[in-house]
Amino acid sequence: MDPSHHKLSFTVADYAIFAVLLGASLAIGLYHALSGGRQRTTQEFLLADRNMGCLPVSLSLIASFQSAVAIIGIPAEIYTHGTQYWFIGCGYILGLLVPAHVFIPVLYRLKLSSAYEYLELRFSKTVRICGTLTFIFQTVVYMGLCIYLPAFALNAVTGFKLWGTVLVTGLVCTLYTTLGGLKAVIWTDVAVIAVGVYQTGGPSEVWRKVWEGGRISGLDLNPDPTERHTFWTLALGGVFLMWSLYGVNQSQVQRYLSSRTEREAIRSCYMVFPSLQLALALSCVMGLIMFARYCGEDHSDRLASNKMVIYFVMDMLQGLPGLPGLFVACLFSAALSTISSAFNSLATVTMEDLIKPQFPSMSERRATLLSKALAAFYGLLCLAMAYVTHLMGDSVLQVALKIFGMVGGPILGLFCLGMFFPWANSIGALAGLAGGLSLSFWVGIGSIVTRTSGPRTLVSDCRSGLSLTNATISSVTTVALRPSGLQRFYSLSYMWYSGFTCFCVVVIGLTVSFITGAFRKQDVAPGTVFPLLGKLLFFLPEHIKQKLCCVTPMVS
Ligand SMILES: O=C(O)CCCC[C@@H]1SC[C@@H]2NC(=O)N[C@@H]21
Ligand code: NA
Repeated sequence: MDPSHHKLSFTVADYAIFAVLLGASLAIGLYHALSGGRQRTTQEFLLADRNMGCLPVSLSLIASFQSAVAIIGIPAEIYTHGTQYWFIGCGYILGLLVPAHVFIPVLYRLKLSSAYEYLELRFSKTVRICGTLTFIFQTVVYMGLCIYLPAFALNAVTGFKLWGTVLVTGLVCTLYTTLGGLKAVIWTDVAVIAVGVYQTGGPSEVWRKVWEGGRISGLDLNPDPTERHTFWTLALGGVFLMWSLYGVNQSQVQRYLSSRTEREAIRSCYMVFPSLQLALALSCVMGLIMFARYCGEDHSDRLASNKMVIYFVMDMLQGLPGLPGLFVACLFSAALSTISSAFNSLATVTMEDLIKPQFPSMSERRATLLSKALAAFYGLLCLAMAYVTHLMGDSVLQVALKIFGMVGGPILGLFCLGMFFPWANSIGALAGLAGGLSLSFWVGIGSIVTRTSGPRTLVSDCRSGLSLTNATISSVTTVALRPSGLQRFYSLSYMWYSGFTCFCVVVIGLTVSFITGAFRKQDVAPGTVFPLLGKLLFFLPEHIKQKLCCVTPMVS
């Protein structure tokens, strides 16, 4: 097949659709931004005056962490490693139940303006500032990734200069908010799946190829935490990842706090579940179709992990002018909704957690001006991070998950330490956070430097025998080279970073708290502790529970 046949390029219809969609959402955003002037108080502007219903809250919860990373990264993951990643869906059950019934009740009843205000109530202002700075670092890096990816995609299909597109994307992002994420996944995946199955010769042909290609992964119950993707690293490790994102991440907490009532907030958390499962399923099926379509053919140049999905979509939709433009526009709106919600939370925490406590007498007008200046500053910082993440090389999904694990895990640990362990004090919290962050950076950077976590990719041809034996051969060699000691530490699966660092923060935090004189029960601010023991021992009569757990009851 001559390469020109596969030239990826937009038709006039594609450019038109892309421009119209992007222009429309830009207009919507500008309208909101300009009319937003009426919303005087930060309470009104940032928390929608605490009057949101569960439907808009749940939609914006999904839009926050469903960006181009999932749309481009998940199919590439399935193409390269098989459907093991799909098991992360099992983590969504506990991953959303605990935020709904543990984190939301505690945080909602305290009527906070930011998630990190909790840390000052429970511990001290210093802990709050450290938590906020950690969150800012995580969000800026993640946003760099989200800005870079759609620009990279557009560059691949239009030849636009990459960094010019990144700049434009960054500028457009700071202007508006749209619901991306879910819409993007559903729209493009369904269209592409339909064409892909048709072109591969029907569902049975697709199934035969993916089955023989070894892409249907069985239930891998290997307990080894250095195995990159197993049922345990994804379903259990994924639970901690979900807690760090949907339980204590500022973007999501801000949405819970904007809900009309606590029940609405809990209901919105439940409503996220089916959408996340649908998005995950569509992306995984798309990865399988892509494998069935291309396995055996030589596309090595184009199947670099970040390009293959764009290439596949353009290839499948080439016969339908306008749809490729729609796909890239959806990619952008998926990314922009994530980026703008991250921007929004950055502005909130900077104002509420860093600036207002230092300058309590600042006028609302000055504060609004300052938050606009901050948005520009963060915009530039994210563009710089876009370049850094470009250098990280790994598949984008893996980079995003590593960032959430390395930085989100310690923050999750800080909140767990505060909510579940009344004895923890501020020194313990600070020591825990510092210890957790240094451990996660040690293992994270160690794994990049020693490249042990480089995953074994199944060979990409369709013949079952060969690929399976190759996989078997490589697993034999890996066993032979079983890493030991520090090498084993570096090869910890990145899906365990959240759980591992959260556990370390709690252990270090409690140890230091006991050494420096643990809090007595009555020292703890009311409503900042979740009566974990009380809830787990629900079957005991009240007076025994009181004596045993003697935990201050939550604010009713
Ligand atoms: O930014 C993205 O598009 C995805 C990055 C990973 C976010 C996590 S993974 C588990 C959960 N499921 C999602 O779709 N998003 C979050
Ligand atoms: Na999004």
